[in-house]
Amino acid sequence: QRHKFWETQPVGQFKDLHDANLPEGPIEPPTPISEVKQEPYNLPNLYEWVTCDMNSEDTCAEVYNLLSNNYVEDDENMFRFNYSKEFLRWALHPPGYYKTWHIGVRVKSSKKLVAFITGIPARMRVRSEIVSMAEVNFLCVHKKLRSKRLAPVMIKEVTRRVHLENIWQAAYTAGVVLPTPITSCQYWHRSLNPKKLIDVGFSRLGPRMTMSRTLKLYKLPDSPVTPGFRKMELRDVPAVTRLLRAYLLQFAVAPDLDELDVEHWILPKEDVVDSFVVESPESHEITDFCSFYTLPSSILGHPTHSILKAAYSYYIVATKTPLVQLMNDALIAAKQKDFDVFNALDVMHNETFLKELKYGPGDGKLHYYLYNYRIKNILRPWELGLVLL
Ligand SMILES: COc1cccc(CC(=N)NC(=O)c2cccnc2OC2CCNCC2)c1
Repeated sequence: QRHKFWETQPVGQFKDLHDANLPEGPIEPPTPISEVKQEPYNLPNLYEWVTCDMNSEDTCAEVYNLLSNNYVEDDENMFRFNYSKEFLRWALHPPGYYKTWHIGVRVKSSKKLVAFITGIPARMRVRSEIVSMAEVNFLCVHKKLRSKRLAPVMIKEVTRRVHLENIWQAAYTAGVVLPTPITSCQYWHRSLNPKKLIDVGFSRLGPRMTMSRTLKLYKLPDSPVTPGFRKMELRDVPAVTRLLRAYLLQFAVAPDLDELDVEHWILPKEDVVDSFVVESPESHEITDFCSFYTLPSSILGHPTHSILKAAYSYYIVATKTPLVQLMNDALIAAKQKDFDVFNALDVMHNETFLKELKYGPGDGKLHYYLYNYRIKNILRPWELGLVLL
């Protein structure tokens, strides 16, 4: 009875895992747009589809409130992702986005928003193939409507609307194992404000550790140490794009980003995404860059703390500065901005700095998936060059 829905979908199936004859690539061919279902899937009677215009302050606030109260929680239900409105607008309005892929479900009578799912277009490289995909994210069903089998119909509806734009593949992540991960990543946390993290139960005092010893262990310099380390600016976009494109070529799955994409995804946006470059003091060449995004979590039911300020490692390219030193400067910059914790997945070259920079392993995994695209062998996390929001 497990995966009743996913066994009907064009995704790698567990039973096919060892079938070496199955070729890498699309599982099902595209169909003519005229043969794609033209009308939305049926919802249970009380509900209706709505396209969410995230530029509308009211709609964006409704989406924010739905996610803030009903989106993903950690395994112990102590924290819940609390994406901000400006973050959601950033995440959903990349170059070439489709408003019709921002899909809500309302109660017909009250017009209350009770479910949400989104897609954004992304050019992806899978080994040597450039594939147009949708990145599907923010699937959320109100806590009171769970196990009404709403999620499968929302996934089918976003798939239908993606097909109508002649796109046949997708990428998504989940904290649960579904048919079939292309890779499974371990997440890691680096304490920046250990006292608060221990107060709220995110971390525990280590064995034979006192609080003052713990504060000293995670203490960082007051400012970055790399000469030429500075905030990224618009004029850096061409150089950062060159660095990032060259770096991502080594990974089996990675986004194929051009300058417009880099301008959208990497340029600093307050309280959304931070990025820094290293400009060589002699040559003024941009030799490295690092970036992290801002994703706070609500702290559920704590008397004095309500928000956990978390930074999430995004894209990092070190060509001259040692990666560990560049990442340490990112930690220092995040501490300066009052983040409590810096999170990272063991993707790309991240596992080379995690232990040295005093990251601790998280208590779960993040699984990556492709829709309608088979890859022959599961990837190791360091073969993955893709970070989803
Ligand atoms: C600390 O507050 C949390 C609130 C909800 C869930 C989790 C645990 C968790 N599931 N973490 C991750 O998925 C995660 C851990 C490290 C890096 N990125 C991550 O997820 C990103 C990427 C996928 N979409 C959510 C944000 C933690």
